[in-house]
Amino acid sequence: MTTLPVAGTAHVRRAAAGLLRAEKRTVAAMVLLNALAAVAGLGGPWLLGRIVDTVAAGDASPATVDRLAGGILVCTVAQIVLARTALAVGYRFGERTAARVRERFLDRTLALPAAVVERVPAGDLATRGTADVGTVATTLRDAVPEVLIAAGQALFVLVAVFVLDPLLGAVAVLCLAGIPVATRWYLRRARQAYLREGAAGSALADELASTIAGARTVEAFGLRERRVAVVRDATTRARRTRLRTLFLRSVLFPAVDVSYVVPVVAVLLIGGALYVDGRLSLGAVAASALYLRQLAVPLDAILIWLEQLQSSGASFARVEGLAAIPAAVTVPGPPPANDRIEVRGVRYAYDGGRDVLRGVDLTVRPGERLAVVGRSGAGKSTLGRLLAGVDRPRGGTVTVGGVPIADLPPDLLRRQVVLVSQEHHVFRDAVRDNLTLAAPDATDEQLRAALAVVGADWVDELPLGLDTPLGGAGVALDGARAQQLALARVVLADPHTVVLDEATALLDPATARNAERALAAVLHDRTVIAVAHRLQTAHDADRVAVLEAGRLVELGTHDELVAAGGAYASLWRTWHGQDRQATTTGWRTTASKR
Ligand SMILES: Nc1ncnc2c1ncn2[C@@H]1O[C@H](COP(=O)(O)OP(=O)(O)OP(=O)(O)O)[C@@H](O)[C@H]1O
Repeated sequence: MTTLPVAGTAHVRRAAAGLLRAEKRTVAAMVLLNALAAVAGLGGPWLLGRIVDTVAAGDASPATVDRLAGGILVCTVAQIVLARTALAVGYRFGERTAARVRERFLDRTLALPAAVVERVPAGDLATRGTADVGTVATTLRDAVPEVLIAAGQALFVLVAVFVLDPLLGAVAVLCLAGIPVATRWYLRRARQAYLREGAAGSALADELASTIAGARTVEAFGLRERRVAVVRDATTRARRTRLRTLFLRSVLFPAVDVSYVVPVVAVLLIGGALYVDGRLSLGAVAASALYLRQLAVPLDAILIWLEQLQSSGASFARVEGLAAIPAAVTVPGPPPANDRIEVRGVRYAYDGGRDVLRGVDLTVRPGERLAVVGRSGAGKSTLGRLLAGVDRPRGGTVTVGGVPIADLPPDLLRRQVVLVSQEHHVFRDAVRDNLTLAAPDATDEQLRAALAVVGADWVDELPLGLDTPLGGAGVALDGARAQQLALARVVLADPHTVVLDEATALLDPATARNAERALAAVLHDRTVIAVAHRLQTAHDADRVAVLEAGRLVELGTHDELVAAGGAYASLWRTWHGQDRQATTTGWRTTASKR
């Protein structure tokens, strides 16, 4: 199974800068309001210092003290109002940017090639789209504005101490050195630790999802203990990674708490000595100490959010990881010239492994019934997916009317070839929406006609007819009905070629007979390529293609191949002995060529 990539630090930085650039004006307003709030915040301690100096000098009148105290009040109110406004602007920035991240993730997910979506762990993609996007959104909404504001305040406070007395400023900065040391230690370890925590969380979600999805199989094969052990291991790994990030935080926070107090003590001691020497006023010492006490508030805010920034940096790297996967590109070009499908020198390998198709050449004649047979693992389904444009060959070409099938845009592709397999997905949506996927402009009459072709009269009996919601809280469909919907979609898409791969394999025999009747109606007047698991299908076909270990070894009619006494004749003899009673194939009765 393929794993989804995680974006590197440089990519994450670029993506974050891009998000800020997209909201240039809001960010500028946030920085300006924030700077004004910080300047207003500096007024309080400075005015308090003035009161101390005035009182110490012995020339303080009550009116002077009142005026200075009033100034403190004005500064405080101004600071609160400006900071709140900056925060409100910041939240707006955060919400808009979070929406942008969500939309981009959704776009990228929808643009992923089907082959990638099928092969990546479902839990990983789901966790990135929910927990990771959620973490990034929370950070953008809360952390980014608050960290920007706190950083601005901290900077202004330090500058203010320097202005009061450069020596005290230097002492304060020196004493704060413990914070970057502790923070660096933390940051060096945090990214990896949070990435591991995220990956372990995804793995746990994946194990739980696959256990729930396979609950019947687990029950039938008595796999309960084994699944419990697998989930327990995944939980243990998730807990270990969580404990590691907790440990990192439990070192960082106490170290930083101590570092806040040291500059205040140092400034009081040194400032006191300078005052005694007559080189500094008492008010300047008091204001410096107050500023440094104030510093704890923004620094604390930064550190509290640092954890959030770290974990969301890791989440953002996982969200942005999708950018590294090339999107399913469709190249605009001329439409196919005709319905002829040509396979030339096709090679295919899963996830960089060995080739499972090794130079296949085949021409599908319009209107024919072609069966693809071979032993298990010969590459039949793989060839079927390439013929339907679901996967792209590693080498060689699969074309329809001269155009590579995998390059066709989805709306054009579904009018050429459609793959019908045993998986029939019903979307949590109305019946109508489930059908118009295949033909967005279809009228209700066309939808009803398509349903009639596949014998799905039950739709008329649903409470809201075509508007009835399906799945989730709506009406649940059994396998047979889900398949009828899928076949009605094929009728609506109206492709000239249908690739069948085990289309009725999961249905019980009685249902399968009905389904094959519906299938026969759908296949009428179309080219059919059937991945044949029962040789009766091959017997009824116009031609049979025999695959062996990824190569096309025989091609001809059933009679020709049986007479040739090769690979197909041997398969036929084996099957003839075992499974001769196998039933209809769905295309015998109604098939007619174009
Ligand atoms: N998603 C996948 N990832 C990796 N290998 C795969 C995948 N699907 C198929 N294969 C391998 O590719 C080879 C061809 O598989 P394919 O399903 O095309 O054969 P098949 O002839 O249809 O077999 P069967 O009749 O058992 O379905 C096999 O060796 C199979 O193990």
